[in-house]
Formats: sequence, structure tokens, C-alpha cells
Amino acid sequence: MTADAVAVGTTPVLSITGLTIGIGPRKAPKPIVTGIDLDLTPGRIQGLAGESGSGKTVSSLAILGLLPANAVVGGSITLGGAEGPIELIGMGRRQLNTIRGRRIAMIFQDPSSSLHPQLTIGSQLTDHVRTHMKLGRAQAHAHAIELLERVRVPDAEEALGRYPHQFSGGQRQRIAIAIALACDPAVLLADEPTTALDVTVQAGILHLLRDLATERQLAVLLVTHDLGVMSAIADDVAVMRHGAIVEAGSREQIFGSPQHDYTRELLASLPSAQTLPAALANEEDAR
Ligand SMILES: Nc1ncnc2c1ncn2[C@@H]1O[C@H](COP(=O)(O)OP(=O)(O)OP(=O)(O)O)[C@@H](O)[C@H]1O
Repeated sequence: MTADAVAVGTTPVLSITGLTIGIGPRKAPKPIVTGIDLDLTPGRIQGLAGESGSGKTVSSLAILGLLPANAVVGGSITLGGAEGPIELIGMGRRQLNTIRGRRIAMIFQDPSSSLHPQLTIGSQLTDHVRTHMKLGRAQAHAHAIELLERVRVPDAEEALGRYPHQFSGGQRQRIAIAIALACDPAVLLADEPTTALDVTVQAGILHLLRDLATERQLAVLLVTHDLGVMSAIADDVAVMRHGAIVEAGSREQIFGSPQHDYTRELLASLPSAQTLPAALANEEDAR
């Protein structure tokens, strides 16, 4: 368990309060996110759903201070930890660099964006852990094997010597997850982690994220426009529209008795909400 994971049960490790984001000229930025509240809790997957352009990605990028330079951010994002909560909004680049990858990690739709095409998986994993965790060569090698085994990449030791293009898309996403988990972060931000994968491969990655959240007490923010993905693994769901959260609740509440018209529209318009859970069930049978 990490130092950050002192908060157990329902105590959030990351709290977003009144987050606003505008992008554009400082005096008149275009409002993109207009005040959202979200809590991420150890061991739970918080889904953030909504149509394209609703502000899901910019909200998650704000957590890591990765918005463009012309973004104006307001509100509060606090990260809990052994030394008390720290405010991420307005934090300097150097301090943010000590948090990115170590206490809050991120995976993206395209795993290749997290992987260097000309370096072996082994050098990417070991470089990462040696830089961040100050491990020696042998320890870093052993940790890299353990990480690949944790994300269920077969023949982990042999896999270390291969290049990203020698793996399938699903395996590349598993490797990107291994790199994200290398420093035992408290929070994982996953932005459309399975959108580029076919539905049966999606199911394996979603199971992995579910298991990791529970086993590692990771607090996961799952950003996706796909309510099928959401219904498969999220514990809690927030639905965004035009930069605001229109409805939030447990997965059972949102899928069982949606209150907002927009949530009902989204549920009605997404056939994958039916197909993905079936693929997940098949994958579960196969395990
Ligand atoms: N760098 C930027 N400059 C200007 N506007 C931006 C920038 N990045 C995002 N936006 C705008 O912010 C809004 C929200 O974008 P965001 O990427 O967060 O949407 P999203 O909900 O994640 O959509 P998708 O599911 O398509 O990724 C969009 O209108 C987008 O055009």
C-alpha cells in the first residue's frame, strides 16, 4: 500500500471541487468546464461519461496540470496523502513533475502514445522505475518482470526484450498500464483506455483495470463516451454535458433509474451498452 493510500473506505484520495476551465485569451477564455465536483476513492472506479466535446478529457488533464498554456483553471483539486492534502491547481511545474507518474498516473486511448517505438519494453520499464524509484539495475529488472506479470503479459522476461510493434494493441495497452503502475500510484486516470480495441480485447483490459483497482486500492477515473464500458466496470458514474455534470450516482442508480433526460438519451442511443457486458461475461467464462 502506498503512503497515499492512507485514506481507506470512502475517504477520497483526490477531490475535485468547483473545477472551471476556460481556454483562450486570458481576458475572455471560452468556457469549457463550468464547475464540476468529483471524488476519487481508493479501490473504486469513478466513471466520467458524456458525448464528444463535453469536457471529459480536459477535466482529467487538469488534474495533472497538462492543459494548454492558454487555459484558465479555477476551483480546487486536492490530493490526499500521509502529509495531508495538497492543492494541485496552481502548483509549479517542478512539484507537479514529482506527482505525475508517481502518485497520479495516466493511460490514454492510444497506448503507443505512452510507448517509445524504438526502445524495448524492458528499457522503457526499467528506465522509468530507475528514474522514479531510484532502484539499481537488477532490482529494476525484477520489478519490470513483476509489473508485466501483474498486467498479465505472457512470458514476461522474454517480453522485456521486444519492441512495442511486436505486441498486439491489447498487449500494448497492458504494457502502458504496467508503466503507469510502476511507481505504485494512488490514482490512475484512464482516458478511453479501450476505445481503440475490439470488443473482446476490451473486455480483458476492463477486467484488468477492475482487478487492479481492487487489489492495489487504486482510485481510478475512467473517462469514456461508451456507456457499455462504463456499465461493465465503474462503481460510480458522473454524466457530463456542455462542461457540467448533469447527473452522478452509483452505477446501479445511473443505469437502473436515470433521473436526467440527457442520461436517458445516452443510454438509449448506445447499443454497446448491451453488447459489451455480454463480451465481458464470455471473457469471464473463459478465465
Ligand atoms: N487545446 C484546446 N484549445 C481549444 N479548445 C479546446 C482544446 N482542447 C479541448 N478544447 C475544447 O474543449 C471542449 C471539450 O473537449 P474534451 O476533449 O474535453 O471533450 P471530451 O468530452 O473528452 O470529448 P471526446 O470524447 O471527443 O474526447 C471541446 O469543445 C474542445 O474543442
